[in-house]
Amino acid sequence: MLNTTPFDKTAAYKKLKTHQKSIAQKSMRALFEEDPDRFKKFSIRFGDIFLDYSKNRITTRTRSYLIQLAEEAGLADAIEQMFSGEKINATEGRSVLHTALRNRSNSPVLVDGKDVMPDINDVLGKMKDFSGRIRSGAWKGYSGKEITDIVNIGIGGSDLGPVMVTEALKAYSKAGLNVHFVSNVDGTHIAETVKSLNPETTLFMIASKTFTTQETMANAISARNWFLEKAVDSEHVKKHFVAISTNKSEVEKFGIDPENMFGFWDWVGGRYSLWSAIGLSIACFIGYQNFEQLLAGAHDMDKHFRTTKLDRNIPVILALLGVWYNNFFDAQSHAILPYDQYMHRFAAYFQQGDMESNGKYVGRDGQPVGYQTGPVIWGEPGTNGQHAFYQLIHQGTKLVPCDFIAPATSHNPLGDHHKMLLSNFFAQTEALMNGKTYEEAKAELEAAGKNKEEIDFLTPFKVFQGNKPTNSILVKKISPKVLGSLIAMYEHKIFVQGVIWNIFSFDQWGVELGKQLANNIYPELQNDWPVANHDSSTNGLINQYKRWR
Ligand SMILES: O=P(O)(O)OC[C@H]1O[C@H](O)[C@H](O)[C@@H](O)[C@@H]1O
Repeated sequence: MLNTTPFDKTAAYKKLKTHQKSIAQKSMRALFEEDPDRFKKFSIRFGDIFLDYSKNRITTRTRSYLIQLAEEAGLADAIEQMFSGEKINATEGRSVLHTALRNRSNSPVLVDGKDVMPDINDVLGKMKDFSGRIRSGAWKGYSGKEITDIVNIGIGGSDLGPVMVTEALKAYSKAGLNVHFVSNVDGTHIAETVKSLNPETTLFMIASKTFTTQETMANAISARNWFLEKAVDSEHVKKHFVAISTNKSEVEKFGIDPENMFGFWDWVGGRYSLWSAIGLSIACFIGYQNFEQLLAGAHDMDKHFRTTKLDRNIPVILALLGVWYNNFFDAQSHAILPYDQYMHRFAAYFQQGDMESNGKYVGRDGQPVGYQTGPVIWGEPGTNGQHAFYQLIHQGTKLVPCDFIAPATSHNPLGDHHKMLLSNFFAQTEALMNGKTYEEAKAELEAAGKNKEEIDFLTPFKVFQGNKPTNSILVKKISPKVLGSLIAMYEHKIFVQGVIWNIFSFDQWGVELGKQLANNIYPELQNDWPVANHDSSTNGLINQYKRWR
């Protein structure tokens, strides 16, 4: 999967560099005026998902050069390598097969010559059975009561996916069964979570791929202590603790019954693991059938991604647009703005998904890349963002490409709320594209009866340059299936960008150094002696902490 030509040395890159100069002078307003078919040319319908990418600073020529870029990067081969289980996570020597977890066709997927589908289906069967028993009340706690509260203890990929999905699909949840998530090693997180819970009706899911993550293990021990304060007998642990992990021996060491362990495999990346047993809290919360729909939606997107021509391929188009702004317009960030309150953790989820995947400066050849890689991902749900940071998107000095996501129908059709919400969704991308000229701003002030002095002073502040690129992703409804497709869409977008930038998207060495140093410092905090072995800043801070604690 190695690129032969570095990204910035490809023929397409050179073409795009020159082409960008002509596009930079063009306004999207003019592009829309020139071409009545623009919307048609730059939009794709995929089932209940509609992508409009016409409000971008592109022409059909831009698109064809970008596609050439993907071709020169060997994208078609790279896609096949991923789906067929080649060890594309080279620095960890692993396949990357979150697509197999949702392979509803059940066609064999081989890792080291062995089909992984039977194991996947076994675990899914176990999840179905377990979630069914929790939801029906057949699974009883130590005192014979039904489970009312699930606490998932995990961090990073073992937390963010389940948090995001259970929030996004809350409308599908069962009354009387709550989910909670504890991730931070800050004792406040677990303490505040268990405060209102009853150990007799609480089930803990200890979710950790490695089962060695400091935060998760510390929280799991505190959870067990809290539980045993009331339950007393450690025999009761097996009715209230399950483990989700790839590491059986550590799970056993912790004292969780192997019967209560849900496995997954090293070819599932943490940030791609919600489709695996890590999704157990999701299956319990929304029901196994809905969990299956989530998988089905992702599988549909997988098929689209694998088989559709690049110029009609949604993840590819989104990835190429991202590359266009990141590498040719110097955009530093990318905003994900869902106009759906249930989706309020979606951007946070893809902060890990994207930034842990593509926040890398070393190319696959081991050399520093000579260009920008992954953007800073951020965002909040509309309309909250509008009243907070949209000022900068509209009138700031930074270019922020945005994805606007909205459902056509709401799970809570209350009065006119949804029409108001969607009028904002439509208006914002229109405003960002069109802007407001000096003449328009001036005419408005005149119409408002301002005097000449006021008009001369105020007009410049009321001008919107426009030409701000956005994608609009309109979906029929945020259903499990649509959400599954949307998540897979972004996963594949990230993959495509990694291929183009020639980096390894599936490792995360950048999180290790901080962990290593924290492990060195932790024992130093066990006594009151001043430390002197770090730089003066770190010494000073540690010693100040010791004086204050
Ligand atoms: O699931 P775990 O093994 O506990 O890992 C949890 C998380 O921690 C690591 O440091 C990585 O940054 C994440 O990719 C991972 O999801």
